Amino acid sequence: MTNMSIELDAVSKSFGAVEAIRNVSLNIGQGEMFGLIGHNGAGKSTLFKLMLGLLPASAGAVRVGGVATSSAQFRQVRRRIGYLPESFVSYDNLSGLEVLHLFADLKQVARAECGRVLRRVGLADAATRRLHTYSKGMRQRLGFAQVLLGDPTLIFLDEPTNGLDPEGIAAFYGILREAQGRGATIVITSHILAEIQDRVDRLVMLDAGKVAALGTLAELRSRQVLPSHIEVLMRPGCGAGVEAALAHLPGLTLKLDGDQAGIACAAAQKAPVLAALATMLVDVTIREPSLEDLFLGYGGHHASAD
Ligand SMILES: Nc1ncnc2c1ncn2[C@@H]1O[C@H](COP(=O)(O)OP(=O)(O)OP(=O)(O)O)[C@@H](O)[C@H]1O
Repeated sequence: MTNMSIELDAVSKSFGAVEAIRNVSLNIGQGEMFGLIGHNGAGKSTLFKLMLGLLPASAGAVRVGGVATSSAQFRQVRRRIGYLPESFVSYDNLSGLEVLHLFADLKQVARAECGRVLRRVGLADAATRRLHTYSKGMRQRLGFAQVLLGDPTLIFLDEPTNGLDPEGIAAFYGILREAQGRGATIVITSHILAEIQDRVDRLVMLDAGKVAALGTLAELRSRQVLPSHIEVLMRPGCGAGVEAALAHLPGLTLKLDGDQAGIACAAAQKAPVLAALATMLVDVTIREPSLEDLFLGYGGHHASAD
């Protein structure tokens, strides 16, 4: 497969006085599943459009597959890109299959491929139904179907799981993993941080057009000292002894509710906490800092990117 890495080199983009993207440099490797998160107006869509060559950069360079998005040759690269915009708008009076035929023609892909792709996204039975009878989730699946036409080697998805039910979301990521398995590079934004945190290889957090953090989830976790949360259920009557049992461990936050306790502590304190409570324990749940916790820690303003 042709190399479809993405390189952004000191890229800025202004709209008049608004600096939507400020001096962003990052590389997305061939075959990577890469997440893009940030609050409203952080610059996610603008960055997408710069990478797709739909907007020219005000400064810096964007290269996809080694080709500058500003160059005439980029038209060739664009043929290998699948893109799902945030709102996939189509023609209500056409059937799903007819809509896909239009996209196949635009992409110069054989119409015969449309049936296979519709089956892949679970719309085979609704292929000949007009779009106005489709649910929100079905429209989203159709949008995803047009992305898959022509087996793109670079896939951009802006909030792709909007309107999908849990089964649909799982099926969607299954298809993405297949695409990744054949070497496709995937860039994805999501409002639902919990959904992407275990699925992307690396991610960037944008804040006011700048890179606030970049790396794997484990790297982002290691750069911030955020507490682990331990929820414990004690044997009946043992709740009263928790505080004394933990008194020798500094820096803990303890919340007691009868025989249940919530303890926030540094990662290194987890084992000593559990050892101290071992004889009283019935059940334990440990929650590590989530992407949402990290997002807030890195300056994100919302619990999600909405
Ligand atoms: N065509 C445009 N003209 C003027 N300003 C724009 C334009 N497009 C984006 N902006 C501004 O650039 C900034 C970044 O916008 P962008 O749409 O990239 O953010 P976003 O992270 O995608 O936000 P959201 O989560 O709301 O979709 C915002 O301040 C926005 O108002």
